[in-house]
Amino acid sequence: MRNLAKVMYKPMRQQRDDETPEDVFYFVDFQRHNAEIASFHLDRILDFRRVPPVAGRQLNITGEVLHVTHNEDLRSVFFTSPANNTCFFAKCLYMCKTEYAVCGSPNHLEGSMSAYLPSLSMAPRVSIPNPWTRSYTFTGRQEWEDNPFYCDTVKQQPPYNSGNRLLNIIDMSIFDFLTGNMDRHHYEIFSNFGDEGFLLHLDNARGFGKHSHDEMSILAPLTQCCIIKRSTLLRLQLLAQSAFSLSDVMRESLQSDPLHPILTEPHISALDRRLHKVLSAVQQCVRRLGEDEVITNDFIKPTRYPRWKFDEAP
Ligand SMILES: Nc1ncnc2c1ncn2[C@@H]1O[C@H](COP(=O)(O)OP(=O)(O)OP(=O)(O)O)[C@@H](O)[C@H]1O
Ligand SMILES: [Mn+2]
Repeated sequence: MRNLAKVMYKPMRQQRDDETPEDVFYFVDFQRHNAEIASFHLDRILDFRRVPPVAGRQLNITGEVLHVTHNEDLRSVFFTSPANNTCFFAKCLYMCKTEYAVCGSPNHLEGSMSAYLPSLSMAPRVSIPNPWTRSYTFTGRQEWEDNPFYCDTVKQQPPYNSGNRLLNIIDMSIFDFLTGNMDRHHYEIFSNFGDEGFLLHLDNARGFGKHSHDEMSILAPLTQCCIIKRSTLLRLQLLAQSAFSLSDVMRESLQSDPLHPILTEPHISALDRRLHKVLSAVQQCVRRLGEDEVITNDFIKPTRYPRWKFDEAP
């Protein structure tokens, strides 16, 4: 880009009304550019604000990428298809052959553009395995899938034994449940704030694959730990009222994207249905353990103080 701004671009690979087929595992599912866009809007509506801004754009991949790049590696992945469309494929570990290329029509291609975070040297981040990660094999299972008391173990381990980290993981699981994203193997935090850094919700492209299915296992951190931030619960309760319904707010918010419509109606209305399932899960916990145990005030004082590296900067 002319002003040296950087974005993460994810090209369109499927139509808005294509559903993920029943036999496809979440880890080989397509990455959906519209899911990246919709997730940004949802994250903001939930008031998490942990997704860097994402907007949809039509790109001329020939004029705006191939013809202007000086990067030989990038040029080398472009080719012209038998139908005379400009296409490119990815250089990576898997799904990278020309069979998986994306093609313009003949040069135009929709995509999501995610504002790039400052470089790792300016704003260092660490990637941390999600305690509720899934197995990335056809047969594997993780401990949390079979052990209903898994959260008791997690709660004893730093950094989940103090501060807000576990509550933030639960926020993230609610966010992922609403979008149907099962692909949350890691999360990232800025390292300058020590254990109190907030979670970044990067990589939301595997959400919004199936509108008629609610994957309850994504909510495991909430249903197994039975705690939630008061602020999150209040926001969810607000969005469950008919005057402020999540689907209406999302529909209106998504209108502002240049590529709208971003989600089909069944995906938008699924959000209301899933929101009610989150609220019922909280209700069940409250019935079992009482409100004081379940609904937690935000900003629990950390037992260890964060390392405020910014204060030390010259
Ligand atoms: N907006 C962003 N700014 C800076 N870095 C980002 C941004 N979005 C993603 N990244 C970084 O790039 C990595 C890859 O992004 P992402 O996971 O969205 O793509 P992917 O195609 O799913 O890649 P992978 O197969 O590695 O998961 C992320 O783990 C993250 O570290
Ligand atoms: Mn990814």
